Amino acid sequence: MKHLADMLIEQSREKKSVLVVGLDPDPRYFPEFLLNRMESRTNEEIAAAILAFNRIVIDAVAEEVVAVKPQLAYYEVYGSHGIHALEQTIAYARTKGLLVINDAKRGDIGSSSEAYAKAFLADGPMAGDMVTVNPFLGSDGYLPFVEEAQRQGKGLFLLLKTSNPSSHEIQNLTLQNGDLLYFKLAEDLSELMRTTAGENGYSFIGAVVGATYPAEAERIRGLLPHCIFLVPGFGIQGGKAEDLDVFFDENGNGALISSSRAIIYSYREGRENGEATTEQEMLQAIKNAARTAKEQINEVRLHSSANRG
Ligand SMILES: O=c1ccn([C@@H]2O[C@H](COP(=O)(O)O)[C@@H](O)[C@H]2O)c(=O)[nH]1
Repeated sequence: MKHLADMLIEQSREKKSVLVVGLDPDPRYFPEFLLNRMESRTNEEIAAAILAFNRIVIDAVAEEVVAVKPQLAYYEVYGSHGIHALEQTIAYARTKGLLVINDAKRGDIGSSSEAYAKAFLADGPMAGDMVTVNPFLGSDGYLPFVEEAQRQGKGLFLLLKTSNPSSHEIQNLTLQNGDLLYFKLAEDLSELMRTTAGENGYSFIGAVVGATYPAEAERIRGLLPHCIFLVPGFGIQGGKAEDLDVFFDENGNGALISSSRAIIYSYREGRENGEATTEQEMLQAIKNAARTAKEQINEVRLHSSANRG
C-alpha cells in the first residue's frame, strides 16, 4: 500500500502543483443557469444543483490541483440530500484522479472518534483520502484517526494553528511553562510524525496551519520537519503568496495551499451577480483562477527553495 504522503508528493511533482481547491458550495452565489433548474428550492433540488456546480468546478480545476477539499457544513445543511451530493462529488473527483480531503474537523471521545474515522477514512461512500481532525479533546480523540489512516493508507490533518482571526484566543494561550498551546501540541506530535514518515520524509499525519500566520508556521516547521501542512486562508482571508515560503521545505514540499471562494466563485468577479454567466464562462473563469493561484504559489515555493538550496 502506497504511503499517503508519498502519493501526495508524487502527484504534486507530476502536476507541478500544491494547490487544493475547496468545495464550499453556497447556492446564494450560484450562476443563474443553475438556479433556474430549481422550481421550489427543496433540499433535493439544491443538492442536485450543488452536485452540478461541483462537477463544473472539478472539471475546471482537475489539471491544476492535487486535491479537492469539500467543507462538510455546506452539504450537511441540506440533510440526507446534501450528504448524497457530497458522496457523489467525492466519487466524481476520483474519476478525475483527484485526492479528496474531507474538511470535517471531527474528534470526540475514543469510541466516537473510531466511528468518525471509519466514516471518513475506511471505504464507505463518504470516505475521502484525508480528513481534518480537531485534536483539542486530547490523544484518545485523535489516535483512532491515526490508526484508521494507517490501516487504510490514508491521512489526516490535525488543527494546530487555524487561519481565523480569533484563533489566538485558544491556540496561543500561554501555558505555565511559557509555551504556547499550539506549540505544545506540535511538540507532543513531533515523535509520532517522525515515526510515521514515508520515503519522502513526510508523515501521513499532517497539520492545519493558516496562511494568515506565517510567523507561527515558521516556528512549527522548525519543530515538525515531517509534517505536511494543509494551509487554508490564502486569498480571501488575507493570506498572501509572498508569505508562503516559510510553509515549505528546501525542496518546495511540505505544504498544500488551499483556496475555496476566490476560485470557485471567480466567475462573479466584475459582475453584480452570476446572472449572465454561461457554463463555459464559469468553467473558464474557475480554471484561470486556479491556474493563477497555482503559478503564484509555485513562484514562491520553487523560487525560495532554489534560493535556500
Ligand atoms: O484554519 C482553517 C481551517 C479550515 N478552514 C476552511 O477552509 C476554507 C477556506 O475558505 P476560503 O474561501 O479559501 O477562505 C473554508 O472551508 C474553511 O472552513 C479555514 O478557513 N481555516
